[in-house]
Amino acid sequence: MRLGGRLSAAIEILSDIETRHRPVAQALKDWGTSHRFAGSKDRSAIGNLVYDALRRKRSYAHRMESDELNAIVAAAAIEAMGLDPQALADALEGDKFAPELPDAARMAAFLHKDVSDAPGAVGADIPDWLAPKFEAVLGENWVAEAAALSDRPPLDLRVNTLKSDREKVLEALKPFDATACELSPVGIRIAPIEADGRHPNVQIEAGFQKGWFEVQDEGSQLAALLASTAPGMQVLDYCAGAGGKTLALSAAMENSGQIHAHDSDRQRLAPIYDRLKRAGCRNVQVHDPRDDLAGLEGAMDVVLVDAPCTGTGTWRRRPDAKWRLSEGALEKRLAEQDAVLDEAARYVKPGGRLVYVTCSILGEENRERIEAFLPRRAGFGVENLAASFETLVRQGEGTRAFHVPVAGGTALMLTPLTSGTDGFFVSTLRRAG
Ligand SMILES: C[S@@+](CC[C@H](N)C(=O)[O-])C[C@H]1O[C@@H](n2cnc3c(N)ncnc32)[C@H](O)[C@@H]1O
Repeated sequence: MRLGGRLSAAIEILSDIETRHRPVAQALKDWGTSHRFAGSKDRSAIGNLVYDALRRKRSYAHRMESDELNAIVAAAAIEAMGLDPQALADALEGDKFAPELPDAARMAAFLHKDVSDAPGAVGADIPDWLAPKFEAVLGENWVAEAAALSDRPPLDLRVNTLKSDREKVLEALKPFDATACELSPVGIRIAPIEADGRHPNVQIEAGFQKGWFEVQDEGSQLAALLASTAPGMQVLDYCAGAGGKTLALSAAMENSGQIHAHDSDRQRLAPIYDRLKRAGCRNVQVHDPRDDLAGLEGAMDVVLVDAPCTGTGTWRRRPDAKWRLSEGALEKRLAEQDAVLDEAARYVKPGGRLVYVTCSILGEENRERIEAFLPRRAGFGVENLAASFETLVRQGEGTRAFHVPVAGGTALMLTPLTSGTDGFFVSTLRRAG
């Protein structure tokens, strides 16, 4: 396909997402199925245009002075794909598959226009209703913090220390310029994709098949690390889902003690069995949602609640979600978070810890849920996680996480701009002994 065809395809897919409210991954997949002639390079170029357009559609519209999809896609081609406006106009000349784009003068003006004269939500590339919430939680740098949620993300991997070590995996992934993560001691990073490139499919690598590493954002790795599980402990992963954190906990516990993996949704839990096998985890017992967990009540050293949430911290990877999020959906998540905290708390033994994690940065889903939980359930106190972060994770200079005061303790919030990770919130609560 020539450039014109790729741009037209991106516009068609974005229109499909907008009019039929379809998730981006599904819309791209369906387009690929009905356009089998498109090669893998075409698909990755089109995918990048679609994702970049979704990430920055408000600021692009402002700078292009048009919110038409063809203007947004032209902006993505110029900025994210690094195409010069004149070269773009020339490349489309005489291409019958090319869409009609803004004229060359408009596209050239786009490059020199910024968002300094626009409302904060435009520069932040978020819906208006979320702006006050972002400002409340991120402070005076909130626009830059939010805008970093629209950057292209890196591909992060977690080394499975049950089967390998970081040096060995780095060596195996040398062709992809993999480097050690700055914060996670078991993290490896492959830089964000450039222009119309794509990330390697690391899951076909021999190392992945042998269970040496998993795909997991560095923030998610840190959340599991901050749970401070140790060999020999009894742990309940109450919202285990496909097991991303379960696997990390199992490695941190060196396959000793016991992890009970539970989720209310059998379908979400299903992939965990294969993943555990590949990773060589032998200390995990997976519980069917119908299983009675009464025997675990008051007996767990650590209960991890990786709560269902809006996922605002993962918008770099799922940019369509930010435009779909509604106040109603947020309210629903808050109710689920309260319910899941209440259910999970009863498994914590006296002196044990309840670890609350979300991949959201909204105060309502984070600090406010803990503050609402404490009066409902006497005997829990918020720990100082900032201190654990410094001892478990940080050895370098500078602030790499937000310290969030919560009821006399400190929780942590990670963001792409401050921490270089997806957005995460972690708070640990100790039950009185
Ligand atoms: C953020 S996801 C978990 C991701 C997983 N821990 C990982 O690291 O891959 C949240 C999970 O909570 C589950 N969930 C929602 N409500 C629940 C409840 N009341 N009890 C248990 N699990 C619940 C959802 O099915 C979903 O799998």
